Amino acid sequence: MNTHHALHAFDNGQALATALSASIAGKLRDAIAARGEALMAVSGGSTPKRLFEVLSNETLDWPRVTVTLVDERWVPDTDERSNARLVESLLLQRKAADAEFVPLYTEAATPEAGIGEVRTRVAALKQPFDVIVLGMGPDGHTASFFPGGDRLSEALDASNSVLVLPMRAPGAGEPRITFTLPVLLKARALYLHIQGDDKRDVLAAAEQPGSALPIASVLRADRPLDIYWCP
Ligand SMILES: O=C1O[C@H](COP(=O)(O)O)[C@@H](O)[C@H](O)[C@H]1O
Repeated sequence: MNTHHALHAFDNGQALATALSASIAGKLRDAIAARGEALMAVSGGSTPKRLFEVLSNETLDWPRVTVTLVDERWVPDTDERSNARLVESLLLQRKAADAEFVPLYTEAATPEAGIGEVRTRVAALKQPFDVIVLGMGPDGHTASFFPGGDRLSEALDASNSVLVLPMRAPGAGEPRITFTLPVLLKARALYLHIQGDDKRDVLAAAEQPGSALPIASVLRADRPLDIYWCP
């Protein structure tokens, strides 16, 4: 394992969510104390559900927190596949109801058509992110860096100054929009949240030298990464 990484292993999802939520809340409080505001990007999919519920009950100055997504499926938030829908229904509730949310979806027909508006939105965010929480799919994708993605090399290019890109891939389900790797790697605090023995095995494969799995680009980076895992 990369010496910059810390692996936090838990017996179950509730214990993981409690610990990860406390760590994230601490980083958000630190950001508010230092700069008067905090900026966080979270992942979608199925893994963060319990985390979002716990995090939404953390006591902090939520109106000073801006939340966006690491990546989005190009569907409206009425669609069950929408990552925004997940965040709105589970995270932006309870104590976190007054956090500001910046969605990555527009009503344009495709992410390629909507990318201009999304770029304007995300350029207005005061970066770097204070907190980024990544997930990982069983195919080794993180954010919307999918194996075989049409703009994967652009998204992973360390010298790319573009903040967000459209992405299409055979395994992606629908067209996507994603923050690029350089943005993720500049975050003040970067977490990887995964659950299941299968994903631990994918992670181990990605840690092998020369791995082409997209998550390997994050693992190889010369920066701290906190990995939260449970069976
Ligand atoms: O499609 C996506 O999948 C990944 C992983 O999701 P999970 O359901 O396996 O937890 C997620 O990190 C990403 O944000 C999402 O768009």
